[in-house]
Amino acid sequence: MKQNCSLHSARDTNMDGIYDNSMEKMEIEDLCITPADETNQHLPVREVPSSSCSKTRRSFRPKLQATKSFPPYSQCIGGLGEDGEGNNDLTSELVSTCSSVVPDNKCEKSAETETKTNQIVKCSREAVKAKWRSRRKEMSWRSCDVDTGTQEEGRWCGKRMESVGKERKDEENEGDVGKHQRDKNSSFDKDKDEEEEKKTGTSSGSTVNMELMDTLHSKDEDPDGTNESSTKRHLILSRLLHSSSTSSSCSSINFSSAESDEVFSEGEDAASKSQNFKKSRSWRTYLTMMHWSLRRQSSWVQLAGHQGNFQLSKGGEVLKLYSEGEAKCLDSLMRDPLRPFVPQYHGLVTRGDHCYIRLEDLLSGLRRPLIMDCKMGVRTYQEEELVKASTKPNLRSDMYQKMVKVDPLAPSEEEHKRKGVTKWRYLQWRDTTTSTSTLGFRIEGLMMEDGSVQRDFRRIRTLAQVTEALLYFTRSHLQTLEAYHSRLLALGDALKNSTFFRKHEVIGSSLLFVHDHSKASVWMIDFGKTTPLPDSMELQHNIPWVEGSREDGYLIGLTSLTASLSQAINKASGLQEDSCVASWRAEQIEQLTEAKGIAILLKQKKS
Ligand SMILES: Nc1ncnc2c1ncn2[C@@H]1O[C@H](COP(=O)(O)OP(=O)(O)OP(=O)(O)O)[C@@H](O)[C@H]1O
Ligand SMILES: O=P(O)(O)O[C@@H]1[C@H](O)[C@H](O)[C@@H](OP(=O)(O)O)[C@H](OP(=O)(O)O)[C@H]1O
Repeated sequence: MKQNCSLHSARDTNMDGIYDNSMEKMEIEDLCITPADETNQHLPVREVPSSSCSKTRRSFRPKLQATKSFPPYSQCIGGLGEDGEGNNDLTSELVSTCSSVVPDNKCEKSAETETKTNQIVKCSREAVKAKWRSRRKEMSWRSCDVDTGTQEEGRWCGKRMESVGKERKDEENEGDVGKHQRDKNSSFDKDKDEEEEKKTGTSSGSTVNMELMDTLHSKDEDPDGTNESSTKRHLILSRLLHSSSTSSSCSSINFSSAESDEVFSEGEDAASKSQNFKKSRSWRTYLTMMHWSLRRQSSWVQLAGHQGNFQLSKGGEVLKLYSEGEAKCLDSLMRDPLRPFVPQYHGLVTRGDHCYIRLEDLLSGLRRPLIMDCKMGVRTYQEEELVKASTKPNLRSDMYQKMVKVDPLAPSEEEHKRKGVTKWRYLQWRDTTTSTSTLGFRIEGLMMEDGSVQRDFRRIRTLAQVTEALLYFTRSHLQTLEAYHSRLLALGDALKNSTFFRKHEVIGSSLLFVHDHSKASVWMIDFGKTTPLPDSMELQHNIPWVEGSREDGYLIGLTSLTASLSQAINKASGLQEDSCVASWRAEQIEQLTEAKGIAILLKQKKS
């Protein structure tokens, strides 16, 4: 044994967290714990009710002004929730309503047509609204009645989304090269994507001028500014999200297609074409290889927490710097009803001079994932910090600096004089200036599908603001929101049955929300400050903390998050309803105008 993993917490050690390609060097010497049951991984969760309108999704794509770039969502999420059947039903129903009201010969008199158009639009809008209302009712009923048995088994929600992913792929294969090559950061496409590229011979790295693509697609998506309300909404959010949005560490790659344009320019003879084709193929292969290797290096992202705490590993695992407390928690959790909500724990490993906890990589298998880290509980400091602060205060100048940077008036006169604050004071200030102490959780950071990361959510204090953030994070996608909601309800049930939860004070732990075009899930992570209670003690987790009670308010946070997701679901379905009506209306007007045109032509022909 190279290092005694249980001797000390190595958390303070600074490490470079850069991905080490030479995995062979890794010394797997201390597999202290048997690997977790693999069969528990990636089980699909029940299908969530579908209620989206594909057209609406295409036309409704909220934009956030403050962030640097957001690729069109249609391919990532817009196709999600495939509700083809339902929507077709709806559309065909409306079209048949329309055709029954509008006889074939009615277009001869334009004034009459206009009146009829208005009538149809009005009556059909009512029909659509009624339909949506009943759907929404059905949905909310269904989300309350979650099949927790299935949920507990399942680790991912939204199996239904996969078929749409397939649909999307078909669309891409039909020749829209641009769509295929949108991945600006190229960080998250994994083997699936690569295989796809190999098959089609198109590197997602080539022909990428993302900014142009973004512009084009954003025009596509909202040609006449019909998304005004959502834009406004997200402008509000962007104001909430302080200006410090930082770009992710993921590399971004821009490849030009110039070489292929040259190769296949007109007027070339077949021989030179074939020669050039060979050249271009080797060039393309080189680019693709480079692209893949870059992508592999940046396929994992650490959204929050201490820098240098993590290392990438192979086989869908991440390595987190060892701490005895966390390892013990994870060990217990593998035998607790909470297991399906925690990354699989595969024991310990020594790498170099350090010991690591081997964890399931929760991003593994996701394409361009969106991630959100919510730190749970009404406080993020342990009671011992408070005791330390009053008995042997250790002033932290780094924390004082962080505090002053945000609010120069926050430190007391004394703290200003000493240019230092205790850790407890700093953490408590963070808790009271964010939603932690009021809502029982705070958003620590989120990453969108283009790799852009936002970490400053200190202005988010109310439930309504959290709801806006959730709508932004999920792009108001109903099925994703519903999947998250169901998962939280299932987590709530598991927590009720968990001995681990009853017997531990859970501080500074996070819920990690991850989704892509086909899957969504929420996971409990970070048990570094989770401590077991004395034998006789149990916590309720849903009452305010008073010194000595050790209550953490974890369930207060879970309740707030669940409520906020419900609000977001209501808003998203309302938006879809309105947007669906609008797009149907536009379509009907277009059809009638076309019919009117044909009638005029016929009339002219006759005369
Ligand atoms: N198993 C995992 N799979 C994928 N990503 C993970 C996993 N565990 C952690 N992460 C990523 O790393 C980030 C930090 O994780 P974690 O909170 O465990 O670290 P930490 O250094 O202990 O944090 P803190 O400083 O808040 O105590 C998370 O926000 C998430 O982005
Ligand atoms: O997010 P911020 O504002 O940067 O503040 C950090 C955050 O609260 C961490 O949770 C905390 O680590 P622990 O959870 O381990 O206490 C860290 O303390 P540290 O500097 O002592 O590590 C703080 O600096």
